[in-house]
Amino acid sequence: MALMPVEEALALLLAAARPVEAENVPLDGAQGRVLAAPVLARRTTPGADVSAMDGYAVRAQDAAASATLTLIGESAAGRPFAGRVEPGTTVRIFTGAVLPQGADAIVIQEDTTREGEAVTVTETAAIGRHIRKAGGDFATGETLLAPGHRLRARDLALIAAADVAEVSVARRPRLGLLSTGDELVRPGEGAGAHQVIVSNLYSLAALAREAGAEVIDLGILPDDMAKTRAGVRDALGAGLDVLVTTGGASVGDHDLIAPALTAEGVALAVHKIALRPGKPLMFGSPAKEAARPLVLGLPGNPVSAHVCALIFLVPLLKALQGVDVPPGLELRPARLAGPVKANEQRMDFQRAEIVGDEDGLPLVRPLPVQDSSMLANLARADVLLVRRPFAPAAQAGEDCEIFPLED
Ligand SMILES: Nc1nc2c(c(=O)[nH]1)N[C@H]1C(S)=C(S)[C@@H](COP(=O)(O)OP(=O)(O)OC[C@H]3O[C@@H](n4cnc5c(N)ncnc54)[C@H](O)[C@@H]3O)O[C@H]1N2
Ligand code: MOO
Repeated sequence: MALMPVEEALALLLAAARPVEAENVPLDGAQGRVLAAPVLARRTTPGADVSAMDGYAVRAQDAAASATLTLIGESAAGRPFAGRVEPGTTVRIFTGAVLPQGADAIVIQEDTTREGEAVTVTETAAIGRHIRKAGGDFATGETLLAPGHRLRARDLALIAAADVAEVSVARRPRLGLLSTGDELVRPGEGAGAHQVIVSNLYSLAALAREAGAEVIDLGILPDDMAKTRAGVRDALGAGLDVLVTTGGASVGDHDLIAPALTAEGVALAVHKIALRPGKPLMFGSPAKEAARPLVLGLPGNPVSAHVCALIFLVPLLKALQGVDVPPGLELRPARLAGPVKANEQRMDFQRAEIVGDEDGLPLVRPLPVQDSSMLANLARADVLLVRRPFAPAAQAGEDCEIFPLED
């Protein structure tokens, strides 16, 4: 059976991602949020010409090596000198302090000697030296950051320096996580050998939060059609932007998610794709309202769920917040450290180690076991080695492509 290519599924998903509305947040709650409006500087910085060093403010023409100047005052950060540097005089100055009128250079204190009020210059001054010009960083009204930008630690300093206390950002997408399967129990609850711990909940919630979502744990549904339908119905009515289900996505007798979603009015635009791991992936939206929540059905196998979340959920959450997400997969170049077999129709994302580098490219070796239920080697992997559909066998030293496990 021909399966939908990964990039086609991704394009359908991103096309459905209309951005959420904006809200204002104070700067100390803005980390990781995505700007919904540009940030404009509300002040010019520095606000005046200031010294970049501790030393003496001078008129360069008076301050050749061995000239002696008379000290007439001090300019410290926050406490400017009120007077003027007249010929033959100097003002003690500190880093960040306003340059006094009349001065046009700074001589650093290491290049002077001082006896009382007499300051002798030992290195000739140069006009403009060690002076930060007013507006050298940015000026009032300047656009500092554009909409769609995700705020990093350094952006917060810039915004604060621009005297902006509050920013307009995309509301956090509300994401509900619905786990399914009779076998699932939570960690610490004394799972028997026949049971499985609901590990996906933790990796998916973490990935979603890292991508800016507010995550709601909607619990674990049993493998029962009526209960699955009821759980899905409640989730669809819970005011979510995105509903993520895990498990029950395949074709077994207990795989109820696709029929339950369809019965509850979700139109599945994607169901089964050419991806390993992650073939049973589903994507859809409620047929009636045609809007929210977007529904992403992930396979139950933990590695499949994680890989699908990296490929689909993270870009979807970014797009919902107005980030300009690239239309396709962002693969990076690498080199093979050993031979790999020919691939079949599914794009293959193999857990791999980086074992060195060659010509500036990481040297990558797939881990020997690729079973999509195995989490220990997902934690051990450095990257995912990507094999395109029908890629021929390749040898050590050949170019390859990788997909990051972290941003
Ligand atoms: N005859 C076929 N069988 C299977 C196919 C197929 O095409 N034909 N596809 C296989 C592929 S590929 C995958 S992936 C799995 C996915 O199946 P489901 O999405 O239906 O997942 P489940 O059967 O519910 O669970 C699979 C596995 O994962 C465990 N699980 C489920 N939920 C969680 C969770 N939240 N955290 C941790 N582990 C979870 C579950 O206990 C099972 O062990 O189907 C193949 N079969
Ligand atoms: O595609 Mo499944 O996701 O092989 O494990």
